[in-house]
Amino acid sequence: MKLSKKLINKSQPILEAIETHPFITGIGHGSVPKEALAFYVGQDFNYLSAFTKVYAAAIQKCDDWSQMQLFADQIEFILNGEIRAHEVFCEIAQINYSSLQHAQQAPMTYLYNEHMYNAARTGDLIDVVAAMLPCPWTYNEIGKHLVEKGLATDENPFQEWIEFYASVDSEDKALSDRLFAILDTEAKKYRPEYLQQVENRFLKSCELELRFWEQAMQRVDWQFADLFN
Ligand SMILES: Cc1ncc(CO)c(N)n1
Repeated sequence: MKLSKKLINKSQPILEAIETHPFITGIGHGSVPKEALAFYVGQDFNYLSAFTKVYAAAIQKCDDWSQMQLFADQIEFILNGEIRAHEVFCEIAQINYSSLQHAQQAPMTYLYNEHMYNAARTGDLIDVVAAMLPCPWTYNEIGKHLVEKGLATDENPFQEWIEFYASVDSEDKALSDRLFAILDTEAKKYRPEYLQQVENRFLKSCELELRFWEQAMQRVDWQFADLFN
């Protein structure tokens, strides 16, 4: 079985937990607490900054220009496109975006960022891609799932957000499909024991995606966060 298929199969229970998480069902039904949206945007700004740097690390591990182009396009997309998804949340919550761009990194954000940096520091291209892929993949799945359920209606204030992630990938070939294809190509170079570690990196990132939604919903922070600033 291809590595990509194995990863998709194994992660199904996590994906289901994400799709049924109150933050996501709230997006589907057009209501998420304002405080949860604000907490999410502050943390996600921090996360996407780390994510961009990890793409830069991935470029250092590429050996052909088409792979480099893919990662370079993604950096461009995060810096200039994905910001719109944050703006939608800010508009709904009626909060000022710039006020959230210096949020202190909460525990799960720290864990997720460090998990990605670890893959970049200690692994090969395959490790980095495995740790990063759940980010675009789960959001695209969330978007498609909410569209399929008929929840991206004109009445839903999150319509633009849902459609953004449902269609973000589909211009030619889905980004996540291209990243899964890189995993399958790279996987040929490795022994099964090594691929086990790659699998773990991917599955942990899937769980961290789930925990990231939960962190925002509950606004989980360091207990002594006020001492750290
Ligand atoms: C935590 C997280 N995962 C995935 C995405 C989608 O890019 C995002 N913006 N934030």
